[in-house]
Amino acid sequence: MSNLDLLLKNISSNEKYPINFAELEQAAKEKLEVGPFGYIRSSAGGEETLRKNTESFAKYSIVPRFLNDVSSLNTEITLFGQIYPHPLFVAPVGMNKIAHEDGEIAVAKAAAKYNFPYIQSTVSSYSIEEVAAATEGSTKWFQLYWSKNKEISYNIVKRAEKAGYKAIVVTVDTVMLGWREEDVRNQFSPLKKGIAKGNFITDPVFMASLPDKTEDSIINGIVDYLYHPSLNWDAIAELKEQTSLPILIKGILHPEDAKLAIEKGIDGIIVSNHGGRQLDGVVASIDALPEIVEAVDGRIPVLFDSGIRRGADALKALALGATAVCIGRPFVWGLAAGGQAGVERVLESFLQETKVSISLSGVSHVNDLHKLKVVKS
Ligand SMILES: Cc1cc2nc3c(=O)[nH]c(=O)nc-3n(C[C@H](O)[C@H](O)[C@H](O)COP(=O)(O)O)c2cc1C
Ligand SMILES: O=C(O)C(=O)c1ccccc1
Repeated sequence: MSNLDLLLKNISSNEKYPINFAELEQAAKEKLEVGPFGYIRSSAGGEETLRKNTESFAKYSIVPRFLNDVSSLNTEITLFGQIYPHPLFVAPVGMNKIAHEDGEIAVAKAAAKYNFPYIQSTVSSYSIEEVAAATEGSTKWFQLYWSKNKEISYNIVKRAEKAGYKAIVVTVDTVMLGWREEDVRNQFSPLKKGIAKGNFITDPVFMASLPDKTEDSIINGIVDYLYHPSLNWDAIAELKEQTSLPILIKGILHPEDAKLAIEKGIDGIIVSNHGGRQLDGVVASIDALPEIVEAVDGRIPVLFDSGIRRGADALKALALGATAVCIGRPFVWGLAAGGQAGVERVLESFLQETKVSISLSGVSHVNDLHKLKVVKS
């Protein structure tokens, strides 16, 4: 559907539905209980970083060019030798059943429909194999929480590879859970409720590691799996031995860590502060991006998340040098508000707004976006 079709479709529709992020969040709030809603909305500590993530976008302004003939737009990017139709991804978000019973299946199907590569979380409610079976042929990556229980991690990676996932994203900012006051206030832990177990109860290595097969043992096993404060660069070298898939590190905020990642042979990075959910008070993701792009200097792809709320934000991140951006909370609100159809609506709007924004900036190929002038105030 063209941009014009989308605008006219929306305008002629009698249906009322949430349009922007605030409206989506409100619609989700009306559907969800306070625990799940608070879990998804909130972040760590005093939520300083959560606020900064979105507010900081306003500091960057695009300076467009005109009279460039933008009648055709090419949004294709090439990553690890494969063509992706546009630079928008679905970020890894765990435990989607707290938002909607259809969970990751609904999200992955919506992602497939709009050609958003889907990054599935280790702590998903549905397993790798269930998601793969529901979305045959679509591009999927797997987000790994690496563990001190290495044999389990190795096996999960093997399963993702076998199921056709195209890259492994290792999240490094969550070796323990952030300090999340909203969840204490609501006495809510999806982990304790067993909502993260999709990939664990289906894993023979994990199940064999438990003292027995009770629900309590499974949940304790998952908590134990995730707690990994000793994680260090050696693990990355080991992981490289275990898979032939490209490996990305998610959670990079320091340019020196970006350089180290390249030295260690990592294939890509995701600049992210986990949506402010891990260490509060860290730099806004968009403020970390320019220096990292400079340090990386085109050697590996630099993906971006944390604070993307609309297509115009995606344009800014791409103009500041991101290769692609990942959508997080907006799709979760779409899922809560309307299941698969709700996610589809969010992704469709994101894609169309991003395309309109690129064209109106005077650029015809997404690869030229980094040449756009951006001023900071
Ligand atoms: C409810 C929720 C669960 C998340 N679970 C994971 C996860 O399992 N693995 C991961 O790497 N990141 C996880 N994230 C972080 C996202 O991948 C992404 O970094 C973050 O949502 C970006 O911030 P934004 O949504 O505010 O834009 C989660 C985020 C949310 C909101
Ligand atoms: O909530 C999160 O942000 C998250 O990433 C996570 C990771 C492990 C267990 C539970 C949640």
